[in-house]
Amino acid sequence: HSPLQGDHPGFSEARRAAAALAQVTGVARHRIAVVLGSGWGGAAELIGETTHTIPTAELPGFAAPSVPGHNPTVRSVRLNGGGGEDSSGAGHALIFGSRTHYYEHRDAGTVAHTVRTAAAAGAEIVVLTNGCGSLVPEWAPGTPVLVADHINLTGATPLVGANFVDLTDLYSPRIREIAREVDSSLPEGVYVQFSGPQYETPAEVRYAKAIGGDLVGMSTALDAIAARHAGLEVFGMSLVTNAAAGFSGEPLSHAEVVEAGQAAGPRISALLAGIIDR
Ligand SMILES: Nc1nc2[nH]c(I)nc2c(=O)[nH]1
Repeated sequence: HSPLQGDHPGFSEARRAAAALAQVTGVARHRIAVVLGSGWGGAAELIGETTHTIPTAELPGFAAPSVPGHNPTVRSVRLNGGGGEDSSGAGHALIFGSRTHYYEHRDAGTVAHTVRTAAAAGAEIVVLTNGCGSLVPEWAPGTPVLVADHINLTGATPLVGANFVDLTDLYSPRIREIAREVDSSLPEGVYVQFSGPQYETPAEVRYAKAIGGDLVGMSTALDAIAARHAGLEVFGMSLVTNAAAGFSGEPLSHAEVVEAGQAAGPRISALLAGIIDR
C-alpha cells in the first residue's frame, strides 16, 4: 500500500501532516481513519485505546480553530483486538474529532486535507460520519442511516485538473454489508450536501427530495470525493438529528441538533465500534 502518491495540489501538505503524526505517535501506519461529525463524539472510546491526542492546529495544513474554545484534535487509537502491537500501526486508527466544513473557508481543498492526511498516514479505509436533516418522516432524530450515495450541491470539488475520478460505488458496498450484519435494521439513503452555513429553505428541501435525496447536510460529499481520489475505501454513516426544514413545522434549532445527537450517542458509538472491529 503506497500512501498518497502523486503531486495533486494539497498532497505534499498532507504528506507533511502525516509525517508529523508518525513522528509524534511513533506509529508508522494508521490503517483506518474516522471522521466524527455532529453527535458522533462518544465513539472514539469504544473503538480502542487512545495512545495520543494531538490538536490538529499543531499539524501542517490544518487551519487554526475557527470557533473560539473549539480545539479539534486527532487521536491515535490502538484498535480493540487489532493486531498492531508492533509499531507498524496495522491495528491503529486515526480519529479526527471534527472536520473542516466547506462553509468555514469556502475552499474544498482545505476540506480535503483531513482525508488526504489519513491516506498519507497509510489509511486504507475512511469512515465519514455526520449529523443531518431527514427527508424521510420515519427516520426520526437519533436514527443512524448508512450513506448509499451522495448528491453534491455545493458546486465545488476538491479535485483540480483532468482528474476524471469514477464515483461508482463510492460508499463501499462491502462495508455497508458489514454494517448490516452488525445491525440489520440500518436504513440507507442518499445524502445531499448543501454548501451551508444556512439551513435549507423548505423549497430547497422539497427540491432535494424531488431529485432523490433522503438526507441533507453540509459535509461528507466533498470529503468522499477527495477520499476516493486518494485511493481510500469510503464508508459513510449519518445520524439524523432533525427533520429537514419544513418537514416538521417548527424552525430548526442548533440546540435540538446537539441534544438529539447526545441522546443517540451510546447506540451509534457501539454501532461504529462494532463495524470497525469487523
Ligand atoms: N444542511 C443541513 N445540515 C444539517 N446538519 C444538521 I446536524 N442538520 C442539518 C440540516 O437540516 N440541513
